[in-house]
Amino acid sequence: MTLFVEDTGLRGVKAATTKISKVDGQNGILLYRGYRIEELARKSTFEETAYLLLYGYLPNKEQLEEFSEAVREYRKLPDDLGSSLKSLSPATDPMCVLQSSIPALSAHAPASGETKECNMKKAIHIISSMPAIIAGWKRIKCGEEPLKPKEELSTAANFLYMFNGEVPDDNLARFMDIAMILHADHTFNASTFAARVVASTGANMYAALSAGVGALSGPLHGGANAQVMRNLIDMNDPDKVEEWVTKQFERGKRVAGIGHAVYRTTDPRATILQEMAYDLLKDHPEFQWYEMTEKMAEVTQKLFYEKKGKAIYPNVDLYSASIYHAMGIHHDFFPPVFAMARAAGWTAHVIEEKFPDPPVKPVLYRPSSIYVGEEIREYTDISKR
Ligand SMILES: CC(=O)SCCNC(=O)CCNC(=O)[C@H](O)C(C)(C)COP(=O)(O)OP(=O)(O)OC[C@H]1O[C@@H](n2cnc3c(N)ncnc32)[C@H](O)[C@@H]1OP(=O)(O)O
Ligand SMILES: O=C([O-])CC(=O)C(=O)O
Repeated sequence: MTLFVEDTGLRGVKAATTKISKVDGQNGILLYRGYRIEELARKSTFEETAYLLLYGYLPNKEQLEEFSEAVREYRKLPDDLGSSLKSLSPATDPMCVLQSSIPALSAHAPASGETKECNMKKAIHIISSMPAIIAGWKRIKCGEEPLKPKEELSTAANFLYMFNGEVPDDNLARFMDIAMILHADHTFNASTFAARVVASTGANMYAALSAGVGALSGPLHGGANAQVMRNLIDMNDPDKVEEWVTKQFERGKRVAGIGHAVYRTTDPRATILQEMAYDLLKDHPEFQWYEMTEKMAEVTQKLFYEKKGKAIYPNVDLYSASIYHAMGIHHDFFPPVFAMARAAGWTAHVIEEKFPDPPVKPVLYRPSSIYVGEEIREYTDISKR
């Protein structure tokens, strides 16, 4: 059978240029605006990283303070959105809630135009509001009132506070902050591409971000972190991991948290998250989740090599699962937590799509298809079918 570009999920097709991030899949290198992810994880904060992605350079002290102040402005769940969330069934999937809430946020947009400046304001509005929607929905679905944000807390610490109802200690807050830096951008992944396609039609930032959330929700993309936790809970015993993974392979199923469309070596974010997961869980009563994660990766790599004669590696979604679980976050909320960090990258990409530098004529994404369906057929009246 001939393999068309369409059959390979556009792997290797260069869709557009970007200055925002770079993935070197052969060598396991990830750069945001030229800065190594390892260095940003060690030295930066989510707010600073979001600024870097949006503006292209690291802010000075005043610029960072001004940006952080702007991000603090929209941390409260708007009353009308809170009321509409209260009308939903508590069973509604948090990613569906998030996806549908973003267009509703546009009613509170801080700017109405389509200039770059207006889009920057909308970007900050969305980055700031998403944690409030996620935490608000978590509390509403549990029959509780959404909490008001705390001024003095960082985005990461404030999210954990609004989600769990307790101010996290500095250690936990920093873990969440680093996780958010690591998830903030990753070039033309499926969700960012979806957001850019929507932006390329001239649609607004809220429409593009909603598409990004929808694309991220799938288990092959950002939904994999929740699937990792579901799998660990399903095994529930380090001694059952080998048998469980073997069965997955026998059934031809993929093991969530492993494999990547671009990396042909370790995902650098997985290396950082692996260390974080160990540090967070080593003295935790639920250390078993870390142990099982390690075993699951080891057995998957072994079986994959036996079957295909090549290596496969953990991705960003593998170790984040036990980290978020240890933070008191239910796995249904793992993909939204990923999304609230990725909002920084999505908004930066939407702005880049709308305002390329140097300016070029706007281009609508519109690939061709290879039609393999029926050619012209005679229409048969319904009474004769
Ligand atoms: C934030 C993120 O989006 S990171 C990715 C999150 N997703 C997951 O963790 C889900 C599990 N992983 C996967 O499904 C895949 O690795 C993907 C979708 C991420 C990338 O898939 P691909 O681009 O197809 O990877 P690749 O070309 O390397 O796959 C080659 C082969 O490996 C197999 N494979 C890939 N990942 C896995 C896995 N996790 N478990 C078992 N087999 C796998 C594929 O089935 C394919 O087999 P085939 O040749 O017999 O059809
Ligand atoms: O780049 C990809 O295909 C998926 C990924 O790792 C991400 O979006 O973080």
